[in-house]
Amino acid sequence: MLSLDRVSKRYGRKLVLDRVEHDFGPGLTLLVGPSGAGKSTLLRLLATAERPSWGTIRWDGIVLPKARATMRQALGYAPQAVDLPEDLTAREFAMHIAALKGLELKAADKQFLSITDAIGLHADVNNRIATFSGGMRRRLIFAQALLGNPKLLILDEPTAELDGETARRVGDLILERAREAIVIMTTHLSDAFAPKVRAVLRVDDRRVLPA
Ligand SMILES: Nc1ncnc2c1ncn2[C@@H]1O[C@H](COP(=O)(O)OP(=O)(O)OP(=O)(O)O)[C@@H](O)[C@H]1O
Repeated sequence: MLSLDRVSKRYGRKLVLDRVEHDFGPGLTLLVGPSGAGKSTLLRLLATAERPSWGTIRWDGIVLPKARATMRQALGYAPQAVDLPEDLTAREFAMHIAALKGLELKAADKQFLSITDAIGLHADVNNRIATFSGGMRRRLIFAQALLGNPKLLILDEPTAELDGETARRVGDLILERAREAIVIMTTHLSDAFAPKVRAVLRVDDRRVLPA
């Protein structure tokens, strides 16, 4: 369980999130809301990439930052924008992430090939990331997040820049993981996921409430 207790985030003088309360449990939770409302900010807080200005985040009842190491062990995170190592191949990058996560590399490589096969990236895994299009980069960021079957999966617009069929395949993998994991994501395709979700939260005017 991932719990937020009166979590607020401020950048300079701008309050982006104000006293957010929610318990995230297994299943798929969607974050919706207008552009600039704070969805990516909330995901960064949940992924321990940033700290709240006020309030408490708990992972299995233990507060951050004390729980950070355990939580990161359980985490797969696909941020919206990330600087990828252009000179590495996709597969080398994935193995680098797997090593950071402490995964057994042979099994992780096998899993990476299976994921990339499912999302149409298989033919490109041995190519340098520098040669990748926007949609290919997005699928690579998504694939690395799934390595090791994380108990907590945080996805920021995983279906952006993807064609309908590829987005559907990505969606299938997300729903499969959501059978046992806590999956929290933003997507412009929220209608397509809506029938299968645990909760839809609306981020608007600094607050986060059930949609
Ligand atoms: N590092 C930062 N420093 C200053 N302001 C920031 C920072 N990150 C985000 N913001 C501001 O916080 C607000 C929320 O941004 P955020 O990216 O979380 O919104 P969003 O709901 O994800 O938007 P979108 O749907 O367009 O991706 C925006 O006003 C943004 O300018």
